[in-house]
Amino acid sequence: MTARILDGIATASAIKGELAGRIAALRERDIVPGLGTLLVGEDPGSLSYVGGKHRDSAEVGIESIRVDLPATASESEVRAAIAALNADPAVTGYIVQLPLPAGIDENAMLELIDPAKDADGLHPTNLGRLVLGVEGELDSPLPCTPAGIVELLRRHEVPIAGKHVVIIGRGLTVGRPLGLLLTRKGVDATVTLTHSRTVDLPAEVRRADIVVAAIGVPHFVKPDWIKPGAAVLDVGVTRVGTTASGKAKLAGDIDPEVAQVAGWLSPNPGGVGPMTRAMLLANVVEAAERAARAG
Ligand SMILES: Nc1nc(=O)c2c([nH]1)NC[C@@H]1CN(c3ccc(C(=O)N[C@@H](CCC(=O)O)C(=O)O)cc3)C=[N+]21
Repeated sequence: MTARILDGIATASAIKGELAGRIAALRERDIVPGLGTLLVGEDPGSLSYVGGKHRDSAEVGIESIRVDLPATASESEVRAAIAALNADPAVTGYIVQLPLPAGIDENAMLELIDPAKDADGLHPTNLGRLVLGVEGELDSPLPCTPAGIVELLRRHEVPIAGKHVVIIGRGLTVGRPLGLLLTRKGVDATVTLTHSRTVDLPAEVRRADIVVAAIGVPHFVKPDWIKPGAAVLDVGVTRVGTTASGKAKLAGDIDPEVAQVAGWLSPNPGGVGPMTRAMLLANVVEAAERAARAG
């Protein structure tokens, strides 16, 4: 038996279809959602992610506002670009693509984003609302990858409530906020958040009904760590070379042999990545809807 596929492409496509309807309804009222991106430098991975975000936007009827700065941009130039995105009425939501070049204080830049336009859900106000919203009642943008993971599991009817989730990696964009989201009321998982100082990681992972790996170490999670039937989500991605035709060769955090043991597996590519992008669009639409309600 091999694992069933947690199909991020098909699920993201269903979500995009739902969003297109909400966007059309906003446009009827002359409200045009617009996604801004701020990219500093020319990292090939970042360029490809940002390009993908604007392609998705065009597909569902969201306008694109793209700001690219050279890798040599100073922190004050980045500050000015963020201030301009905050002030631009065409931008209903935007992201500052991470990582920023060395020497630019990422946390300080995230704090400059208008929380009402924070499409990544990474502004401290919105991360704080995620903590405050233990009852699941708050209306604020959620970090895109954690939200995408929960949505991917829900839409494949993988049970979460009461289940034990082991997260590998405590990073800002995935592991840490995912633990907060999964333990909210209404989601109700029991979470173990592991990291590089965890003692006996394989033993922790063996107890998991759901495993999420977000570390960026190729094929790190081995099949003998997986409880038979567990759901396994492969988030990390690492460039491991180039193909003969010059395309990037990518590897996820999960050893492919895990498919022989797991009950569910998210492919990488084609799993969590497309869901992250769909949740970004959802955050932009929700920000536009919220702004419309506020008048
Ligand atoms: N402020 C900020 N927000 C982010 O959300 C953010 C970021 N910075 N920095 C980098 C990471 C990475 N990330 C990805 C999103 C989608 C795919 C994705 O859709 N991948 C496709 C493959 C795409 C391809 O082939 O190039 C897939 O998994 O199928 C991948 C990676 C968002 N990130």
